[in-house]
Amino acid sequence: MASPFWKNNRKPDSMTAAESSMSTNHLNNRLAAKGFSLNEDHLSIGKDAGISIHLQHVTKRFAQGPAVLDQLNLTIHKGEFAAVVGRSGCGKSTLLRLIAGLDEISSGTLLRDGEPVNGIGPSTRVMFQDSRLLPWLTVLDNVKLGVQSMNKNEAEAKAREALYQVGLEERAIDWPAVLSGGQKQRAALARALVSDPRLLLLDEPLGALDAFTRIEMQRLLEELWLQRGFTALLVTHDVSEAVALADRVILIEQGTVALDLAVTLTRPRERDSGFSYFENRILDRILNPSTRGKSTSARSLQYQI
Ligand SMILES: Nc1ncnc2c1ncn2[C@@H]1O[C@H](COP(=O)(O)OP(=O)(O)OP(=O)(O)O)[C@@H](O)[C@H]1O
Repeated sequence: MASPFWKNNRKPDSMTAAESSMSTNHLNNRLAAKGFSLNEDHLSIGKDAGISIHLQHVTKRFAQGPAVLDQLNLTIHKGEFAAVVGRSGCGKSTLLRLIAGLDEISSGTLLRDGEPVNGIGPSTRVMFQDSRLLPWLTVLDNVKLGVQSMNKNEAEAKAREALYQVGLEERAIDWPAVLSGGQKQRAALARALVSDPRLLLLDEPLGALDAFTRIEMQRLLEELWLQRGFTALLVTHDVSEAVALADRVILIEQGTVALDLAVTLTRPRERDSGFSYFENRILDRILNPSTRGKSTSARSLQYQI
């Protein structure tokens, strides 16, 4: 069974040139396994494609109530696909919003590529459960919003290429209202990726889709991640989705990381006994929360399965 390449080869934040080249080769090998062309002129794989995320003793407290995140430590490596799971209300979206720079930490250290987070920045894009397409713009013009700083012709070409990559090139001049839920999320994905972000934050982006469309979108996300090499962080309620996509599944409980599990399965993932092993291990941990001496009253009562 193959290990994720960074498990053995990657030194986050301090890669030598040889290590970087090794990681690019591993990425190429993974693409070859998927049947992708390895012509790098056509692929935006680079040794710096993704960025790292580092949280040390991060606490987030809103005006009232206990800390939602409490002294949380977590490192996500460049180019990694990580998934965050946990019971409703455990702080998954809060964590994502902090990393996105949409909200501020109360205390601790939060770094993106070694730099303190200060707003969303050009290298980070977020995708939510609802597409957030502007209804008065065509699909193409919505995608162009992701590359507003480019000149008109370049932006048009980039947006059309992004639509092609998500399989929506023929819907470019349609209004969002006439797209299905899955098509809207494809358009949102194109808008998120059109600027070649180095970090893609995904907050339940497939949560409202039917089971079949959801699996199709999972495959699309995986392929685009393999092609582009960005870092991906997915918040999901669906443990099966986390195991299908992520190299690491991080369980948040009582404001901190309760489980950080490397999913050492080959890609594309088969729903076999190995898959079930990881699913069951995570589900078992969610359903049997730790009693690590923390108050079980206030915070636990917020949880609903
Ligand atoms: N802006 C805010 N002001 C006050 N409390 C907030 C705010 N945002 C989130 N919270 C609280 O923080 C806690 C965690 O919320 P969060 O949305 O991060 O959880 P979650 O794990 O993503 O939940 P779900 O799985 O249900 O989406 C909740 O108790 C929520 O009420």
